[in-house]
Amino acid sequence: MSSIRSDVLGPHLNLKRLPHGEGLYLPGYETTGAAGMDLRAAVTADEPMVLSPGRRALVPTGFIFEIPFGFEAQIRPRSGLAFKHGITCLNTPGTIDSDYRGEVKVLLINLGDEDFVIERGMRIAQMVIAPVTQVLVAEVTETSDTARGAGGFGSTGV
Ligand SMILES: O=c1ccn([C@H]2C[C@H](O)[C@@H](COP(=O)(O)OP(=O)(O)OP(=O)(O)O)O2)c(=O)[nH]1
Ligand SMILES: [Mg+2]
Repeated sequence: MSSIRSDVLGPHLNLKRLPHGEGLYLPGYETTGAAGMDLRAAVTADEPMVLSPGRRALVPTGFIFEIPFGFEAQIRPRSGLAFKHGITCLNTPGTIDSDYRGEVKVLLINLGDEDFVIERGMRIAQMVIAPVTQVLVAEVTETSDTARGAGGFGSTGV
């Protein structure tokens, strides 16, 4: 799949393809109800990236995303890669700010026990667009009482 769909209701996402993203599929929803669009590795075709066990790498996607104001993009691991190879996103969920105009990159880490070869066009992670709220910050001397109070970290039991 990964073609442009016109039946998705939601805000518009502009993408700018970078020279090293030439020829890659556009990120897209793989199924009708997918939450995330898969991101592909824009590594060089004749020089795949090898991620040894315990190592991490920033993998280019080949695109700049213009996330609409009021939204963010979250970069999340693909469960298949995590289950089969121990490949995950180190900073999950990675946060893409709506005002970021650099290339989106995916910070992968190999928690498996074998080398993992990242080839050009491989779907390495997924990106979820989510609404965010910015709040007005105000310093106060007292906060409201609640039943929970300061209880946390297992205070309600198992
Ligand atoms: O997985 C990621 C995470 C971040 N970014 C880009 C987009 C994001 O808007 C920017 C900053 O990310 P973040 O705020 O998480 O990093 P920081 O360490 O706080 O850097 P900065 O000081 O630039 O905000 O880096 C990515 O491309 N991929
Ligand atoms: Mg930051």
